[in-house]
Amino acid sequence: MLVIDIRKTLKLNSEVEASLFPSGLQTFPAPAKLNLFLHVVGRRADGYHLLQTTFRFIDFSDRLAFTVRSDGIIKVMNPLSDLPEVDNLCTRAAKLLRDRSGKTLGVEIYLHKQIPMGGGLGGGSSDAATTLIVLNRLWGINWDRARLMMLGLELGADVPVFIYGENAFAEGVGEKLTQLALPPAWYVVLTPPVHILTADIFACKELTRNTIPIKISAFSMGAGHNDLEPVAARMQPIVGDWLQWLKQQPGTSKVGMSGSGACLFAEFPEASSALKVFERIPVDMCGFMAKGLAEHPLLHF
Ligand SMILES: C[C@](O)(CO)[C@H](O)COP(=O)(O)OP(=O)(O)OC[C@H]1O[C@@H](n2ccc(N)nc2=O)[C@H](O)[C@@H]1O
Ligand SMILES: Nc1ncnc2c1ncn2[C@@H]1O[C@H](COP(=O)(O)OP(=O)(O)OP(=O)(O)O)[C@@H](O)[C@H]1O
Repeated sequence: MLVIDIRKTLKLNSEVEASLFPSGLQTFPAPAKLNLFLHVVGRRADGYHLLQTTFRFIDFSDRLAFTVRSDGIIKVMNPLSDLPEVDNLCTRAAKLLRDRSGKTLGVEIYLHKQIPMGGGLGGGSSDAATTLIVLNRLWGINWDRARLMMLGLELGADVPVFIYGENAFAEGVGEKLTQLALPPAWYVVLTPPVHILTADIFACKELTRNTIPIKISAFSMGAGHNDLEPVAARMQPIVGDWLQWLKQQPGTSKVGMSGSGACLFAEFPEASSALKVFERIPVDMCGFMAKGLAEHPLLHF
């Protein structure tokens, strides 16, 4: 994992991480994603927006561990502050899988968050996907990925890609996925200390909803922007300011906002150029550096 452990990063050191889980318990990653571009190309009858986007997994993850219970009880052992346990996407994913599969087993879930919440990095969706992938095995359900993805879609539009497991070009609301082989890349991700609700940004009157659809090949040639970005910058000016800073940095092949924000990224083909920019982040900004993954770490679990 290429995250530099200094003042500005959100990375836990491994000793702290070990103390968060009961000893001997296997832990599982739930990586963050970046939307390398995001076009809003239409709207469904139910109000959901039709998108085109590219999902890239990065080596910056939450971690989870699970202990199966025989009594059917599902419990998050270290609940997130400000989030009722019933609303935690891990709890919701486990309950959905238990109820739909007809299993009567339960589970204790240990969750360590590292991915900023509500930042456009898909942390909650990734936690849900890792819960579904792992419990599918631990509870002996053994559904195939396609079936798990359909279940995941009920929890959120971003859940299916984390179960799919490949970097992907996505259409529909994010559930029509085409595998993409992306070149190695390193990212400086800035994490502005503001929250923008996904629902609020999609509800905004000024949002462009009719971007002309592109072909995958156009994205490979470098096309693509994020239609949600100007709306987010209007709601939270810090987004535009920090984006400007990233755009001024040398050596980057792409700069943008991920998902519904507010996290921002700059992509670099070389780790050394990313590191140079990471080290220049001013003291009043925060962020981390991570490597783009070739695939989800649980793809073959
Ligand atoms: C912006 C992205 O992060 C791009 O990857 C996703 O499309 C958002 O996915 P997500 O966080 O899983 O979002 P959801 O929990 O499914 O949706 C939250 C709310 O955002 C709005 N929403 C979401 C996705 C979408 N394609 N159109 C929408 O209009 C809906 O009002 C929905 O109630
Ligand atoms: N395990 C979880 N981790 C993070 N958020 C969770 C979790 N469970 C439920 N949530 C809720 O889901 C909301 C969105 O979380 P998440 O961190 O996935 O946002 P996001 O990165 O903006 O997502 P996206 O990119 O999919 O829009 C949070 O604000 C929180 O209320």
